[in-house]
Amino acid sequence: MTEPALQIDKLSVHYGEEVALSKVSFDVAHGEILGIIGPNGGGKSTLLKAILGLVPPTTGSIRIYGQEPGKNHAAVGFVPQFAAMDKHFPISVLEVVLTGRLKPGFSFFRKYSEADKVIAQAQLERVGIAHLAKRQIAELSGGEFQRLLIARALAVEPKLLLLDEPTASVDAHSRNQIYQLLREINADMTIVLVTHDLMAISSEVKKLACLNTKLVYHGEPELNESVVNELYGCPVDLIAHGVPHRVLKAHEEGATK
Ligand SMILES: Nc1ncnc2c1ncn2[C@@H]1O[C@H](COP(=O)(O)OP(=O)(O)OP(=O)(O)O)[C@@H](O)[C@H]1O
Repeated sequence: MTEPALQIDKLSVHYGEEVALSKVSFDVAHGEILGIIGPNGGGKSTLLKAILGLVPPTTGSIRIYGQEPGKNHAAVGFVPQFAAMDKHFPISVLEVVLTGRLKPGFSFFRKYSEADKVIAQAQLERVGIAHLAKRQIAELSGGEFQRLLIARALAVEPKLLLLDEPTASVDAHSRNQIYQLLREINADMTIVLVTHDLMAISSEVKKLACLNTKLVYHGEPELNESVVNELYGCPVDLIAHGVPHRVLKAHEEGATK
């Protein structure tokens, strides 16, 4: 049997007195697309940071293809939230992707090898923006910039790709293209994405994890009313508005909108 991509066992993370995650346990199988949802402050970003080895577990453990976070740099690619990036930094598209080739401890100003350049160029082609390689990042559209962030994460040549809200800042057309791209990428690697996009959950993810400090739900991307109420603490009708049926199972009486 293939080793799980991710094994999270009784993971708790505290920031001082603040409990961000409490005894969270779940596995992600190799090749899966897992969607993580939850309310603001529910611990989604903290979970990604813990997987990346950026925040230490208070208790519990994380294994990425059997290894501790931070032990195998090449195993994990990360696509940060668009809003967290400075688009006005004077750097070209290709140069950004090349930073994905930096190993921990190497200088940002090191000379990249020819092999690095070939890999970076290939990732730009993969995400469909190779023609923009020399362009300054300030001159990209929202959708192009999001693809750039994905190309940079792919340049690590990861086995597991983590994405934090990959469609939050793009229009509907770009969003569909990004989901198509993620489906293609999923042929080669496991994907974990944090999203508020319930359309994505209904159509793209194979498993869903719902975080509200603790793990409220882990399973098929179908939620019932009590899970959503526990997760968001508000009436299900508010959440259900516009949500495809697959996400929220209908009531026995068919009362869910
Ligand atoms: N560096 C930090 N220091 C102290 N508390 C923090 C820190 N980072 C996060 N927290 C707290 O930990 C909890 C979980 O935050 P986290 O950012 O993981 O949630 P989230 O689900 O990603 O939220 P959002 O959807 O708003 O991005 C929150 O209560 C937050 O205030």
